[in-house]
Amino acid sequence: MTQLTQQATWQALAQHSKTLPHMRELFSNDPKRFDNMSAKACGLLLDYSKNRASNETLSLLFKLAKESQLESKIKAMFAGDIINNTEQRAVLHTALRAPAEQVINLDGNNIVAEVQQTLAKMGEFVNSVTSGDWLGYTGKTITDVVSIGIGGSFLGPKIVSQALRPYWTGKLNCHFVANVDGTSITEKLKKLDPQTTLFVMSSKSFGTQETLTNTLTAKEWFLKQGAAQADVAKHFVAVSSNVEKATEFGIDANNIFPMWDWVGGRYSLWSAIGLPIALLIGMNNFRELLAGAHAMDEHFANTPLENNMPVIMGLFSLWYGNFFNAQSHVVLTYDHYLRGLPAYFQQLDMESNGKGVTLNGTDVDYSTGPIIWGGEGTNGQHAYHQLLHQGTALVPADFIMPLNSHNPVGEHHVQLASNCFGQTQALMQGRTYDEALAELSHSKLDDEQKQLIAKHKVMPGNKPSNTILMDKLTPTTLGSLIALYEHRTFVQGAIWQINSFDQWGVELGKLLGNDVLDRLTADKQADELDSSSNSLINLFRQGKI
Ligand SMILES: O=P(O)(O)OC[C@H]1O[C@H](O)[C@H](O)[C@@H](O)[C@@H]1O
Repeated sequence: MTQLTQQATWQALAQHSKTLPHMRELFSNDPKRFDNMSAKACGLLLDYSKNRASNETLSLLFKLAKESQLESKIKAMFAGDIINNTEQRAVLHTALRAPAEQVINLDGNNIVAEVQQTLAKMGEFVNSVTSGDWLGYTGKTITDVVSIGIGGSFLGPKIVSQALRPYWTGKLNCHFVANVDGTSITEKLKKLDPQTTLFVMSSKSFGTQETLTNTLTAKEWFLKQGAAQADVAKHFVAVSSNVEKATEFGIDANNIFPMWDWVGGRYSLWSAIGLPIALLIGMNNFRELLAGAHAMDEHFANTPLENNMPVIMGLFSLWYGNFFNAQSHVVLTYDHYLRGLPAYFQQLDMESNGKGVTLNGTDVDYSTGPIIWGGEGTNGQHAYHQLLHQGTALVPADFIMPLNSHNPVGEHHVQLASNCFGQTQALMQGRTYDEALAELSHSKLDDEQKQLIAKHKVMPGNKPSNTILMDKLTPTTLGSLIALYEHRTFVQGAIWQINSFDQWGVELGKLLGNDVLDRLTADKQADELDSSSNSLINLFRQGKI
């Protein structure tokens, strides 16, 4: 057993998990349960009362967090300690949204000053493009931006741009290309005019196959349409921590926006990787997004664990994963603009906490990061919610909804809200056999049939959920919401004693992919691997099955 599972508090939690009454009972025993189990910070309200938890549960979970030195681990992250031990890096995405006057020294440099310089450069660029000062090679203003990147250099900018659609200035359109599948870029380019299109190539490492290939294809397309090599500088900019490689690739040095190795890919939307967002919503709104995230940083760093929203959410997720065998967690956004968030949180959490050894290399003997999935309400209610209500797997859920819609048409929003709240209620209370039978009392079925149908209509309930509300979806509330999930991820990783900031599994995919590429292009033998891989490679070379 690892030290964690040997701890008395861990074992007390395991014991305690078997003794909790149904949530129905917890609610009827405490009419103030909502007041006692909800928190407000940074424009967000977290209702965590619909969780399998009594006061004793909470105090054991907070005890576990304290014994895991969570408070000092939080301080270490904010201070820039090398907490990413396998890559020997600090983890300072929080510095990207720190106020200009703050000082965070790393290797003798105040990195906040560097961040502010880059934000200023972004601001100038955004103004120049949206004001029409920045012209394409034939003197036309830019109308379309194509953002090329993958992983953290794609999903953050895409999901945040989608979420903040009501804040677009209307000066530009943006298109996102990530996949190396040629269809993705071909379909995008079909609709674009090279004279009015700007490409933003985002790659922290400037070494990612998909992004390099897509950028080369974009450049070839641009040159084939009549532009000259000298025109590339007016249509291609890059965001990268590898300025040298970006310059070698042919990007004008003035058009390179820096980022840093102390920012993990999945935590990078706050850096110049967020340039496509800033181009769409303007720099003031982008700064509001940063301010929202910073407010959550302050809350996370300075609030006692008992009222700390990321801590509470992180502990509950761990509670279900480690003590109730929950293997997945669903994020349900009741807002069309937020429909991409589940995918974003999936990347954030699964790339961070999908780990099997502790910081010192010991195999874990407990579950770590769950499978994160989800979608947009109410759509999911007509599909996978069935499993949430009556399936055998326990799936804790987060419901996220703004109280006011950007599109208050007719009865839509009140209906949306009724569904959101109705689902959390149904999951919590379920339906007993007697209730189901009573509902059938007026039907024409005979008693035997009624009993059979009633059995199928039973819902055990006691299914946990959090509800997160905000007044309205704004750049600020969105910033706080995303930072809330970033820190929730941190909390779990800290207690599990894993490194949430490396991604060796993803790196393996890159390596193997390159080896197979050599074999597919016939530079290497295709008979040295396992029989399945050899055959697949040979079939691809033949081009038919
Ligand atoms: O920004 P890049 O260096 O091109 O990396 C793009 C992505 O590559 C890998 O998949 C990493 O695991 C991601 O975290 C990263 O965001």
